[in-house]
Amino acid sequence: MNVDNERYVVGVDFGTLSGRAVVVRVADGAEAGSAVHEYAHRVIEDRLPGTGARLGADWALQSPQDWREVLRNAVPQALAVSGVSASQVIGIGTDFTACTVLPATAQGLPLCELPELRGRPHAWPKLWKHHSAQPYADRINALAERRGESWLPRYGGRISSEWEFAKGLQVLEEDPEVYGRAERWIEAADWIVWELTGVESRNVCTAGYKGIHQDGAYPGDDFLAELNPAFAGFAGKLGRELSPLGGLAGRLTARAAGWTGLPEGLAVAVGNVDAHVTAVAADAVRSGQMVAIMGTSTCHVMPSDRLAEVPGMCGVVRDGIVPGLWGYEAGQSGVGDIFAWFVETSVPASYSREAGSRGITVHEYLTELAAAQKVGAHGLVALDWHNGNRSVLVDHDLSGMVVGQTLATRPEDTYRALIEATAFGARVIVEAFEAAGVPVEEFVVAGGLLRNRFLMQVYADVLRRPLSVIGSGQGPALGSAIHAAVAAGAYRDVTAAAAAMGKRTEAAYVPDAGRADAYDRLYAEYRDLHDHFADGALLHRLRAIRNEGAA
Ligand SMILES: Nc1ncnc2c1ncn2[C@@H]1O[C@H](COP(=O)(O)OP(=O)(O)O)[C@@H](O)[C@H]1O
Ligand SMILES: O=C(CO)[C@@H](O)[C@@H](O)COP(=O)(O)O
Repeated sequence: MNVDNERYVVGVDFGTLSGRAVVVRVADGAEAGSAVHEYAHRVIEDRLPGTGARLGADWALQSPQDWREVLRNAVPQALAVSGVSASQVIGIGTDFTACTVLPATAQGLPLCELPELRGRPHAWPKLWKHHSAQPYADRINALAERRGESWLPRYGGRISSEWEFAKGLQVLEEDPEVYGRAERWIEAADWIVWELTGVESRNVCTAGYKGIHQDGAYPGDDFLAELNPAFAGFAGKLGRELSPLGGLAGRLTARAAGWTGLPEGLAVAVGNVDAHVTAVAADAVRSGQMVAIMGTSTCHVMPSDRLAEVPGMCGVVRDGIVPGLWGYEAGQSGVGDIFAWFVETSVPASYSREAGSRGITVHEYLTELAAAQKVGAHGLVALDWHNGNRSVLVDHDLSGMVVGQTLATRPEDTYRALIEATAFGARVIVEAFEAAGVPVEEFVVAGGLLRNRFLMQVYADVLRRPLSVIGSGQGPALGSAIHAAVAAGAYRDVTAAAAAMGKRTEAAYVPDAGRADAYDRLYAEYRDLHDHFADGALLHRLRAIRNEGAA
């Protein structure tokens, strides 16, 4: 085919630290070019930009301007690298971390961009891993349980502090003026689409998982008023009309065309979540295909034809991954982040020097040393709760630990134990689904941690099942591009587009029976430790002492 006649779509993935754009051929999903733009403010955790106001413990904010800069930089760069001309592009799609949520005016202006509110922490977007809303989530959960709210089992019995209602209640009670000024409480996933199209839309995915929208409704005003009378009406700040995934949200405005270098009037897909679009990129949209997107954190998403209540799952939402099926989500709040923490805080200079002199990263060096060990030889078992627990305990005030250390314990031992702990955490999730009668037929891995082959093998051994792997290093961005192709009318629906444009290799890693047996023993210890600390009694006390010390 003549390349000039080919049609392309652009997918943009807004991650935790950066945004990536990829230019993708509509016919087969071939990636013609991509570019990354790092956020200037990265994650705002200590002080507000500009004013320097101090943030509290477990705060995590982002800057909307950083997101616009992705549109202005990564999109035109990806286009330039691809050699594709703007006139060949028929659509753009986006995905975001979630629940990353912001207060805005009725025109979509983020409150933190109003000069008089710039210095108010609650006027800024709260990143998914802003965990200081935990007390508010606790209150929502306790009241929902007491009242027997019908939506609670759809979230495995507890909603997360990461979500829209917990973060919204936090704003109301900690800064009522900002709350009052917020005419909209909007996921960044929808806000960016508003920036592109000039039209407000709300996607069914974030509304369902993060916004507690079930069976056509948000939690009622009587429930919200019981939390705080002023919280009644909160749902009025959210969108009532929801748009389906793969739908057309609107057309690219002249302003956004100027930023991106793409044609005005281009089809813009409905917003979506990084994890959920990745299932499409891996062409894993059939019932029982669980996709683990493994990066700083891990999200597990799985379409299924059956509805069940899985304890501790993040949620089950009709049409939440792909129209026509129930979409399940579970997750681990810390995975790569835990390895990064270890590398940054716990490795002697001699290791960094050795890695540096060999031209490899400290992660790679530690992995090489750890991989040479036999299963269990380090004598350790760890709990992967350094960033709390999103499934199955749903408690972000839990914390991590490594048990079994002696004076002989080496950094590679601990690094390996941390990798194994995250694999055990994944096994707890898979077992929870199967025990609830939702079969996991295939385990598909996507995300940055695919680069670590040893880690993948640990997961195959611990899970005692083959791992399929996505055929793209740009899973979310490719998934967004696929949604763009559907929004532009190139495919009948998301499933057809995924079949043509998505990629994965089945059984890329297979378990070794001997290692799997050895891991069963360690997993039993992990379960013991997990269940012992699950009620949070000791870990919550430690957190309270820490918070008092930090105040
Ligand atoms: N060789 C490695 N082995 C294990 N983890 C790694 C390795 N290299 C980087 N990481 C971790 O991978 C994470 C980044 O994953 P990535 O998917 O690129 O990011 P994101 O989740 O933001 O999309 C970081 O948390 C980092 O600690
Ligand atoms: O929670 C979700 C999706 O529901 C993710 O957006 C969140 O964990 C962030 O993922 P990343 O670590 O940026 O891949």
